[in-house]
Amino acid sequence: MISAELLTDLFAGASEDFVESSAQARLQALLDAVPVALMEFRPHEGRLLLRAANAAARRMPGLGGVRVSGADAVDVFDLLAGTKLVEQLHTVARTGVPLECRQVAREPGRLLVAWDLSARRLDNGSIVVSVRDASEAESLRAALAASEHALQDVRRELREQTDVFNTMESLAQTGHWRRIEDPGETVLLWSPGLCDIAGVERQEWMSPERAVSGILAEDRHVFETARERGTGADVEYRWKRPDGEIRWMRSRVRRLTAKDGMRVDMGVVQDVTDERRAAEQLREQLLFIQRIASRIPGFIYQYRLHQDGITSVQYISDAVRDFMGVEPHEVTADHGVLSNWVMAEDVPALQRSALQSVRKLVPWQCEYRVRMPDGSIRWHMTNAIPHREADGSVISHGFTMDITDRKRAEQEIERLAFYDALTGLPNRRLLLDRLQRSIAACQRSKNLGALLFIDLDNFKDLNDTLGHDMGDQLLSQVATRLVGSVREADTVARFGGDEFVVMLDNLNPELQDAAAQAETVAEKLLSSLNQPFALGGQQHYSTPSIGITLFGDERLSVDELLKRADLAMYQAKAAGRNTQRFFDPDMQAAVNARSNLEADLRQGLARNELLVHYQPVVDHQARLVGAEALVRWRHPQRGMISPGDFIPLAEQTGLILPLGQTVLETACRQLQRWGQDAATAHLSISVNVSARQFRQPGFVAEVLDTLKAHRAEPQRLKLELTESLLLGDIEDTIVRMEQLKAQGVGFALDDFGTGYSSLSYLKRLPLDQIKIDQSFVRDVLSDPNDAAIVRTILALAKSLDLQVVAEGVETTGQLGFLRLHGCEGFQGYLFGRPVPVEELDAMLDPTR
Ligand SMILES: Nc1nc2c(ncn2[C@@H]2O[C@@H]3COP(=O)(O)O[C@H]4[C@@H](O)[C@H](n5cnc6c(=O)[nH]c(N)nc65)O[C@@H]4COP(=O)(O)O[C@H]3[C@H]2O)c(=O)[nH]1
Repeated sequence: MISAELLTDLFAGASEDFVESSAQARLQALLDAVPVALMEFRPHEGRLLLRAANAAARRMPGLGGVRVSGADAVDVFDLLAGTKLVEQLHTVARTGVPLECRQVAREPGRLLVAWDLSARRLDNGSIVVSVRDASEAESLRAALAASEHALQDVRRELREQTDVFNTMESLAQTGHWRRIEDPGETVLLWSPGLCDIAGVERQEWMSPERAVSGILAEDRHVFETARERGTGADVEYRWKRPDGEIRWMRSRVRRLTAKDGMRVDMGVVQDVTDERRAAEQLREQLLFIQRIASRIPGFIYQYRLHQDGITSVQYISDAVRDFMGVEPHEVTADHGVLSNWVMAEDVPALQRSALQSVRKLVPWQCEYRVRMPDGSIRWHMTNAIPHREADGSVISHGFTMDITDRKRAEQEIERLAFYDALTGLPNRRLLLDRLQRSIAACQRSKNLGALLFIDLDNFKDLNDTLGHDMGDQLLSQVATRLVGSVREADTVARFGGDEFVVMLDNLNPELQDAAAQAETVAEKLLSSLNQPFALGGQQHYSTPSIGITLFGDERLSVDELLKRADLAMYQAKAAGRNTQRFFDPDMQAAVNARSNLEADLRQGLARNELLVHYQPVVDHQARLVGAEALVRWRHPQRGMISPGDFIPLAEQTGLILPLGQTVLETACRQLQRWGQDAATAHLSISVNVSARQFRQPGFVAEVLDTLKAHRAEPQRLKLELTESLLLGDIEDTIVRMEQLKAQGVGFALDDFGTGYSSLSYLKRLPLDQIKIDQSFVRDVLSDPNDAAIVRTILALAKSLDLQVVAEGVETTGQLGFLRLHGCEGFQGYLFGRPVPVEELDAMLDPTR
């Protein structure tokens, strides 16, 4: 390597004027052989002018104007125009202080030149500048600088990430450690997070002894075992911080063994003190709840309605075992087991109210009965408050307690408050309450009700003569009889002293009918109380006076009603006691009339005032085939009374039984007579039989006996039944009909089409005939509906193979229509009204 000084000296020689030209040429050759660019500049009038340059300088790229002798240094170094190089060269020329520097010229993305440049002043005042190409070294340097830079970036990023990691660790109250065991050396590294949770100053290197010094002695084996196993399983141990505080740590350790025998243990540690405290608190709270729950008189539970609509009991306290005889785990597995013990009739309300509470998020309260394993019945009351959870399900927390004692007390209070102690009947207060409700119910249903005020006649005398004990006995027996004389739905109350009130509900909406119903009950009560009472071994007679008023037709207060019934009762007393009176005079008159009619009918029956008229029944050729027996009452004062005016009363009073029997006997007698004559032997008689008559025990035998007694042919007797019979016990009806049918008695279904015609029954009844009701026949020509009904009945009868008799045929037009549609039996004014038998016989044989 040629030093800068040597080069300068060479130049100094070459530039000496005294150097001979051959030597100069040799020198030039020598300089040209030097691989370093050399140039000599001479200061001249403030400029540096090129005096000489060797071959390397001329070849050197980037040295502009170096081939031009006398070129200005500014032009030679034009690539470095932006630098202070030329200025520095002037300084060298001026001061003689040598210059060593690197000059670099770049353009964006490209290195133009990189030179190691030196300059020295010669004795003659010139300066020699040597330039060496340093582009390779410069590229290397730049690459080095760039990689250095990149490294710094990586380091910074790493530092930042480490900071982030450390912050995270410390936020999560976690830390980690690594223990590297090289044969002969053990290194233990702790993360800042670990130092923080351990309560020690942050330090990376930790002595293995100190690392475990904080673990409580009794827990240390836990940690050591985990480290030795290195499986990553969770372990927990206590750590005592330098300040004395004890913290719970949860740790996992994993052991890695490298090939070269190096062993690395890595562990993560988490401070779980808060978590454990929370769990501990939860445990304590649960224990607290359990302790409380075991002491309260009931059981608590948590009930959830899941989003899919399924319900489950998630918690139920142990007390459920004592309260319902089921184990808590049985309930949480299937809460249906609870319902098994609830009384069946209380289950629907219980389930309905529970669901309603969780669906509508309203507090739940429900009382229900439970059948205990020993068979006893207990009352429970449950309360729960529901609230919606974040997941949409609804949770209900509730409490159930036994309220049997409370219920009993309530019942006892109610009994004392609302019932009479002596008779056990509702007292005045309860009666007023029920009456109030009944009035409201009547307004809605339009039915009527009745209030019967009953006062025992001469009770005071009994009390005074026989003593209060006897009086009490009588009152108790009266109460029993009253209760036994009315329906269960009716109320019998003791109003005070010897006064009782009977309240009847749901009577007929028609005033007259309701009055008749009330009167019937009053009569029943009278006759029941008229029976002798047994008091202290003695027979005692007591009579009541009954005042009646109806309610529901007008808005009257409870007080007003009671006043009316009371007034009516005084009227009954005034009328001689042991009787009943209505408050309303019209009603009383109607009831009286009815009673009179009943008495008259009873007498009329005894005096044979009841007659039977016969209405002809003809066939399609108007030939007489029989007659319907229709009862008439020839009243001594009122003249002939039609059955519509007394048959309903006869049915209500039971007089229909002797009446029906009279008609039957008359009809059988007539049949027997007709049977004697060939001209009339074919005639049959239809007899109306009411439902009550048909149902009475012994009816079948009675009919057969009557037929037999009068030697009448059963085949000539036809019993007319109404559709109301189908409302009762249909099986019993069929049996009775079949028994009679077996003896030849025929059956007709009367008023067909007006009642509860049921085709299925129609098929089952052993009928021979149906009678089309006169209401259809009447308008058969003017009302298309009636015409359609008649046609349908005829078609139906045909398909069931039943004879048909059309009732109420008055015109030939009606007859024509009926015949056209296949009717073959007729009855009505067109053929004859109901008449005494003599008139009918005369019709048969005008000669008679
Ligand atoms: N407008 C009009 N009416 C006609 C015509 N043809 C007959 N009638 C009347 O229609 C009724 C037919 O009797 P019912 O439907 O069994 O209806 C009977 C029957 O249900 C009942 N009844 C009559 N007698 C007895 C009886 O002895 N026992 C029972 N249980 N009920 C009877 O009383 C009801 C009424 O009997 P009556 O007043 O005799 O009325 C009879 C009869 O006189 C007519 O062309 N035009």
